[in-house]
Amino acid sequence: MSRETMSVARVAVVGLGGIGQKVVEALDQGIAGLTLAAISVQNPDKHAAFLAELGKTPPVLPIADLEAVADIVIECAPAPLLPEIVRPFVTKGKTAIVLSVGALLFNDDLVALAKTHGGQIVVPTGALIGLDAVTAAAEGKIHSVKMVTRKPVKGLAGAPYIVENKIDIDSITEPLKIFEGTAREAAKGFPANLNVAVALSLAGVGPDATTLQIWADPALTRNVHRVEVDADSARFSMQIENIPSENPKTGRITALSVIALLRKRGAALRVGT
Ligand SMILES: NC(=O)C1=CN([C@@H]2O[C@H](COP(=O)(O)OP(=O)(O)OC[C@H]3O[C@@H](n4cnc5c(N)ncnc54)[C@H](O)[C@@H]3O)[C@@H](O)[C@H]2O)C=CC1
Ligand SMILES: O=C([O-])CC(=O)C(=O)O
Repeated sequence: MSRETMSVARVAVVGLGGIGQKVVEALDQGIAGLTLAAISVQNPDKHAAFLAELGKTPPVLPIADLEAVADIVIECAPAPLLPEIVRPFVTKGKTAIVLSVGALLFNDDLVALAKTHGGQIVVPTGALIGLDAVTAAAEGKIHSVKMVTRKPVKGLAGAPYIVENKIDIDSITEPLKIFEGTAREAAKGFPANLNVAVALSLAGVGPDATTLQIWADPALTRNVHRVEVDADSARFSMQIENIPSENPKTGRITALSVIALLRKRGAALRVGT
């Protein structure tokens, strides 16, 4: 089948927050080979004005009804919803694009289900950088992957680790290291703040061997992620300084990463792994 005659894939989006709104707008404006089939939201009234502005308002459906009308689902929702969004799609051999990456670690069955049924779970680079290089290095031997994240206080507020350990970040006046551990531990303690560490770990040496420090820094306005990789093919370090979106926990570039991924799917020239 030529690219021109390729059938159009139907996309469903769950969650209209910082990421979902931008992705829906891009789909509404047009991405080759894709059509926006439906969305799922928690409170339709809250999004009535946004939906009315779209060129073509998609149907708003419960999560459980999306698989019947779509080939691809994009999860841009709170992490606990991940399994109910992804499971129906991968069980039917379809694709789930996942933003709440940390939740994959607590729902091992999903990747197994995708494997059994020919589905696919896709993790975009999201708020991070360089997952192409990390996956390439992982074809050889990676000796270590270390990440240091620095965030403004409001980008970390409310994380379970901070609440459980009664860390008073609101009154800090200088940078404070609030966590040091593995990507798996971070996914548990910071489910809405450290998906990037889990994405990095899945690209490289896994969630138990990827180490992470998290700093709260009252002087920062951006979410800063620095990664150091040492492998038998290369040694590299990379840093991204994300401008927060309307959601202070989420960098603006995250939605753009999803949109770029969607565009690559149907592109005649595809750059990057
Ligand atoms: N992989 C990555 O690089 C990144 C991942 N994330 C993660 O992506 C996810 C989405 O992030 P944001 O858009 O910034 O979050 P957000 O909080 O701005 O938006 C989530 C939306 O989901 C909606 N929602 C809640 N319950 C729902 C339900 N039952 N059905 C449908 N929608 C529901 C909320 O009302 C909200 O509008 C979060 O889990 C976040 O931690 C965020 C940044 C980077
Ligand atoms: O940096 C960001 O924008 C968001 C982030 O760390 C994450 O969700 O993992």
